[in-house]
Amino acid sequence: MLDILSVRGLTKQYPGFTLRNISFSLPKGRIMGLIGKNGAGKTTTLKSMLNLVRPSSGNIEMFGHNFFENEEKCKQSIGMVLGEIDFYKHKKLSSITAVTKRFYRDWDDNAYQKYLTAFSLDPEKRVKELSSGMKVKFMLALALSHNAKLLILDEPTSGLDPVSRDDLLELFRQLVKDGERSILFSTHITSDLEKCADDITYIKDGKLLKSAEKSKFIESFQHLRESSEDTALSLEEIMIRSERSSYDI
Ligand SMILES: Nc1ncnc2c1ncn2[C@@H]1O[C@H](COP(=O)(O)OP(=O)(O)OP(=O)(O)O)[C@@H](O)[C@H]1O
Repeated sequence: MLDILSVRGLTKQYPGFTLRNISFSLPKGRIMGLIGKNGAGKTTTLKSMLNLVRPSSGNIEMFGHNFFENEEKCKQSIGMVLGEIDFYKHKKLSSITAVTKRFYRDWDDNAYQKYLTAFSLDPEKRVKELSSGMKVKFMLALALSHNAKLLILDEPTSGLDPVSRDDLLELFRQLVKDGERSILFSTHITSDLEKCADDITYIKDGKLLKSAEKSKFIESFQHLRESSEDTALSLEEIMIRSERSSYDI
């Protein structure tokens, strides 16, 4: 299977925190969930692999190209949702779209209109009039309207109600169905992963704990089960027990 993204030895040093030697690959047509507790380094991983913060070292291959040497070209094929759009809060959605679409050669107005309708977004509204879930949907509509082959999303479901979250996860599955796109998204919500991830990458204290296909990932943590337990540990239990073990004395 062809990798759409390959991260090798990604390291980022902040005063007081180091993201160390992160490596994983995301094949075409798959959804990868990036998990880890608060402060583990998920956002730092996403931002430094996109050079939004400068990594200390590491190599990123995207669509078969060295990302850092072909950044502008690669970014044409990436849709990213990293954080909120609060600094434009007095602007109408239509004005943000007008600026955004100029950046992309493959902007598709029909697709954009389709997502606005599907997400019930009114382009005449201003950012400050949107709920946090609506902001995520607007960012996604922008990200999806330029034929992106790789979506990189930082906690896209965290502000959403259970119904909108489920709709969004269903949309993610549809987006990868033709095998041409891949999605990498960070989340705290393990049920998101149960529903929609093919692969899971787990970061703990700035280090890679495991990156694998979901069933292999789950299997590899079953040693955390007590001898009296006869059902497999869920992803939530795996996270809780992996983090708890750091308090072992
Ligand atoms: N600009 C920065 N300068 C210094 N330290 C930073 C900076 N950005 C993040 N950090 C530190 O890097 C560490 C990892 O933060 P990061 O935002 O990557 O975690 P996360 O896994 O995304 O957490 P959360 O789930 O809470 O969003 C934290 O200790 C944070 O304080």
